[in-house]
Amino acid sequence: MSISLVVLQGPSASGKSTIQSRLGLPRIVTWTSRPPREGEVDGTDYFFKSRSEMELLYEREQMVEMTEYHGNLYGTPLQLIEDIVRGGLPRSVILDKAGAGRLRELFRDRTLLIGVKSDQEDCRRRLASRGHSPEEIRTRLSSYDDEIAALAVCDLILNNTDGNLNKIDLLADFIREGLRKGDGASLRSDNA
Ligand SMILES: Nc1nc2c(ncn2[C@@H]2O[C@H](COP(=O)(O)OP(=O)(O)O)[C@@H](O)[C@H]2O)c(=O)[nH]1
Ligand SMILES: Nc1ncnc2c1ncn2[C@@H]1O[C@H](COP(=O)(O)OP(=O)(O)O)[C@@H](O)[C@H]1O
Repeated sequence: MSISLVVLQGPSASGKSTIQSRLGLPRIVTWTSRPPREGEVDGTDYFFKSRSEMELLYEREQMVEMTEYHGNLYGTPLQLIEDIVRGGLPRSVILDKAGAGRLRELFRDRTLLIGVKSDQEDCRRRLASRGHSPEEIRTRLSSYDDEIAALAVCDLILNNTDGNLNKIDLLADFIREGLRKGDGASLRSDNA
């Protein structure tokens, strides 16, 4: 069975978006009720929606999954995964552990679940340079231990400490090659 969906999961600022762009697969852009950060573009980073729009879609059973993460809603509209159901190129998506679990339930062995891990201090520094307030940094890091523990179910864990991006690029090539051959499901490794 070939891989249709690559899910990236990990704590805030562990490097999920960085690795997603280095993987170079078509991305699924999910919905969120959180306000855009400086430089984020609607439709590229997320579809930025109101809470009520998201809740309405959920009530209409048009959301595959929806989760609340530190006070904001995040969700995957059904429509966005229709291409996966139809087949075609594998796609990547960034989800928290609840969303990752749900999509894995749906797509089973067609899912490659990649955990992204970084030292807490690296995450803290990156959050600060991304301009988050000390309170926001504290909130986001309050779930760090749980999010690291949740990576235990992943097929593969990438250790994205500062200065490790050259190794990440090598591993991204390796993963892409595996997906191309259609045997991504057999990739099991940890570069920690
Ligand atoms: N379940 C679910 N989680 C999502 C979705 N989109 C993003 N997330 C997760 O929401 C969390 C917060 O994302 P974000 O506010 O962009 O913060 P970041 O992780 O610091 O970049 C991350 O753990 C994402 O993986 C989604 O559609 N569904
Ligand atoms: N290996 C790394 N070394 C140095 N900086 C990194 C590394 N990985 C990510 N970053 C930086 O850390 C910040 C958070 O990364 P990002 O990919 O947005 O994390 P996430 O999507 O998990 O929140 C970004 O500014 C990014 O450029």
